[in-house]
Amino acid sequence: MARSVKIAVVGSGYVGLVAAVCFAEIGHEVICIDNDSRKTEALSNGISIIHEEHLPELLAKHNGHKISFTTDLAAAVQASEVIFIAVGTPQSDTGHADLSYIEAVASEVARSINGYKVLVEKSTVPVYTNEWIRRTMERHGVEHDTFDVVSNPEFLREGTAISDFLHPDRIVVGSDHERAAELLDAIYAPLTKGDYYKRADALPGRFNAENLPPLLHTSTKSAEIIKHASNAFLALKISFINAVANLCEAAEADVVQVAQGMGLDERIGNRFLSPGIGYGGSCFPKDVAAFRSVAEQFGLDFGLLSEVEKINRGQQKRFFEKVRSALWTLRGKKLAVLGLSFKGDTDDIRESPAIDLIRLFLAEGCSITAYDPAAIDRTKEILPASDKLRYASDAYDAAEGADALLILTDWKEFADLDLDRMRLLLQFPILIDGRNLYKPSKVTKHGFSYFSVGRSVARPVRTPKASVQKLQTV
Ligand SMILES: NC(=O)C1=CN([C@@H]2O[C@H](COP(=O)(O)OP(=O)(O)OC[C@H]3O[C@@H](n4cnc5c(N)ncnc54)[C@H](O)[C@@H]3O)[C@@H](O)[C@H]2O)C=CC1
Ligand SMILES: O=C(O)[C@H]1O[C@H](OP(=O)(O)OP(=O)(O)OC[C@H]2O[C@@H](n3ccc(=O)[nH]c3=O)[C@H](O)[C@@H]2O)[C@H](O)[C@@H](O)[C@@H]1O
Repeated sequence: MARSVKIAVVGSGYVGLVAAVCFAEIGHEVICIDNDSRKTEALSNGISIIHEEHLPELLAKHNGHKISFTTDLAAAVQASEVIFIAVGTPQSDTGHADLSYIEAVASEVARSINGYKVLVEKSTVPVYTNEWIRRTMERHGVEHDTFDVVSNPEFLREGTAISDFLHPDRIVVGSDHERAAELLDAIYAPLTKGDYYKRADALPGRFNAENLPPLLHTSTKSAEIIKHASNAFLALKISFINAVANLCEAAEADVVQVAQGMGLDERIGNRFLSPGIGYGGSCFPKDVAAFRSVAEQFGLDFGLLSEVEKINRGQQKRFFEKVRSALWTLRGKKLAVLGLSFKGDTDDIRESPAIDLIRLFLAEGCSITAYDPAAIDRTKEILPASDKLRYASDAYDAAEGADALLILTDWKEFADLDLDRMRLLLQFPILIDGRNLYKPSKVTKHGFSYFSVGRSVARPVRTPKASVQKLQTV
């Protein structure tokens, strides 16, 4: 029988909150700490502060029993055996990761420590961060044998975070000390030994009592690099297919067919081969920059990553020009925008390409009516409504009287629009899809001109006048 471990999770953002709730779900006692009391109060009252599938149910199930929320880090540290650090590691002005939040937590832990503790890097951090945490602890007078630092990077995606956490492709435990590694093994045992999947209330997914997720033991430094290298590789895959998409447009080929043909090769795989308006979010942009910066610190030029970034920036610009070429001029045009979040199924707008594009269109003199199923409130905080920017109540409300309909985020509901209704609402039947959510033949059947990514412009089939006459005379 797996044992229950007393866990503190510092940071109740996307990763901290999901990790905390999932640790409670697999049987541990969790205290989740945040220095933002608005978050801890909301969470204590059972309010799920982010849009994430399964989170409200799990929060309701464990709140006040297996999980509690507080701003008191010292008390939480003293009550716990393992402290997961899940605070932000944003990009600094020069590209490298800003580790000041991590340092602040390490210092606070050092001041409160009352026995052997394992500090776990859950945040994404550059290689050698474990060493800096160790030095910070020792600088504060903590004896080296009263703590260990472990790297346990998180690979969840927003939108499927709970399911990713409970059915992980892999769990990586980077530790240079057996005692610490054993504690981490105990924490993940319900998953790696399968007890969790045997439970009737387990979240269904790819693993079950017979088929279990792998746990990989590595050195601490290797684990730190695994996380950066994984995100950089995924970003590279996206930039690669975006570059191929641009070639397909020029050569009048179809990138969806090309990606399908490439992805059937198991060595390549079919995931993360969707071209679009460039990757965004709080992680890929900053992690690619941070990884490049890590290489620089070691005197290495990881120029490949600069190309990944360059292609990504170019992809947004291309989409902007695509809209311009579809509408001839932009000043005074009314655009209906579907999607604000950086991808579907989340309310996260950090580094969202949709928001960047809206800013570009507004600067060009367009007026915009935007709709998103979850991200409008967050967007209003940085882009308040104005005479040029209105937030709509649904996709059809956004489309009313617009010169063109733009899809910027891959929400499922945007792939299933009533195109006949849309056509009647829009001023002109023009659909410019930055996420390739439709088959061109389907859209044109409904009378739309369809602009997408990596595929030729598709126009509605019109019966030429001459053939109409011919038909009438037959
Ligand atoms: N968002 C994601 O999908 C993923 C993020 N990561 C990594 O996890 C880390 C956290 O990311 P997010 O959860 O998105 O960040 P976030 O910004 O949503 O959350 C961080 C939280 O930490 C709190 N915090 C900051 N300093 C604190 C302190 N001294 N004491 C207590 N709380 C403090 C903040 O108030 C905030 O609520 C980053 O390193 C990120 O790269 C890793 C995998 C997935
Ligand atoms: O470190 C992190 O924070 C996380 O970063 C990403 O997860 P996430 O940012 O939630 O979202 P993704 O699904 O990876 O999408 C990132 C961006 O790439 C774009 N994307 C994704 C896939 C694709 O084929 N094409 C594409 O343009 C998305 O639209 C989005 O803007 C990784 O997928 C996670 O494994 C990782 O844990």
